[in-house]
Amino acid sequence: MQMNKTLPAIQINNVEKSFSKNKEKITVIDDFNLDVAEGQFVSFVGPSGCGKSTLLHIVGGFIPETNGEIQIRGNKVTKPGPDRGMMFQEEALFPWRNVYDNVAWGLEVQKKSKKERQEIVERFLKLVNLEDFKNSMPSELSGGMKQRISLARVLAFDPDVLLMDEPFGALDAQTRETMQVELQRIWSESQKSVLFVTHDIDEAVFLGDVVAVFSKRPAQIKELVKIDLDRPRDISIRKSPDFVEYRNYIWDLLHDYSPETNYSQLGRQISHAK
Ligand SMILES: Nc1ncnc2c1ncn2[C@@H]1O[C@H](COP(=O)(O)OP(=O)(O)OP(=O)(O)O)[C@@H](O)[C@H]1O
Repeated sequence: MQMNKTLPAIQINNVEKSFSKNKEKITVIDDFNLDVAEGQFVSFVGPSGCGKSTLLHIVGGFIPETNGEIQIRGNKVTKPGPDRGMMFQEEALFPWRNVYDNVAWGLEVQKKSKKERQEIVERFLKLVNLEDFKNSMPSELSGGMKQRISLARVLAFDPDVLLMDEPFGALDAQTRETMQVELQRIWSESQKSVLFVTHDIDEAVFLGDVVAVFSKRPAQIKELVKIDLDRPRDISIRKSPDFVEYRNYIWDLLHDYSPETNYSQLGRQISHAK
């Protein structure tokens, strides 16, 4: 697809999502606006059940919005497409395929030649540091390794946008830190635009160019906090005064909700917490 540098990679315009339950309308997302620049990494944090996953699924084209629209590089989202790659908390590898064949799966669907598949799979297995495990079965791998394979598989599709829904949520704390560092490296090499949902403020700050703090349901953006920390970021950055200040600032935002405030236009204004 042609890249248009003047357009945001992702535009979320006045999106509403409502479900009906027992004939009652429940609005989960209301008049939601956000622009994401090419190559930008945006972390989503917010109260549980506020609509973060629902929004990611709408951007992915898996469920329709009730009102408003989403554009990826100027093209309206109506269904899932190869321009968007999605990754979830629970890795979804095929247990009967080895690592190589799991990563190759999407390329087979895209009808790439055997030679092309081999070149792409080997490149991405190398990127996630698992080239020595290409013949292993998923059952032989740790949780962190499985998520690295999932990431390699999504990247092999070469989507413009990565949608990540708590991808490290099921990992132990140490593996999670390693994955964050690896994701930062991989993202900086691939320069994809990323929407990353997490419950972990540290993770959101460590990875994000911007942290989007969601309001309570119905979701709107309460504040877009720009994270001005140099890259690449080392895990020890968590101890730095600047990092701690960002963490505390976002923690306060997450614990201070005045009822019935309309934040609908704040998704277009970046705030500099520092
Ligand atoms: N298909 C559906 N029908 C009815 N309600 C739904 C449906 N899908 C989601 N919801 C409701 O929408 C709200 C938002 O859910 P969502 O999973 O998007 O929140 P979240 O912010 O990702 O939550 P968490 O942080 O706990 O993962 C919840 O109250 C949920 O019950």
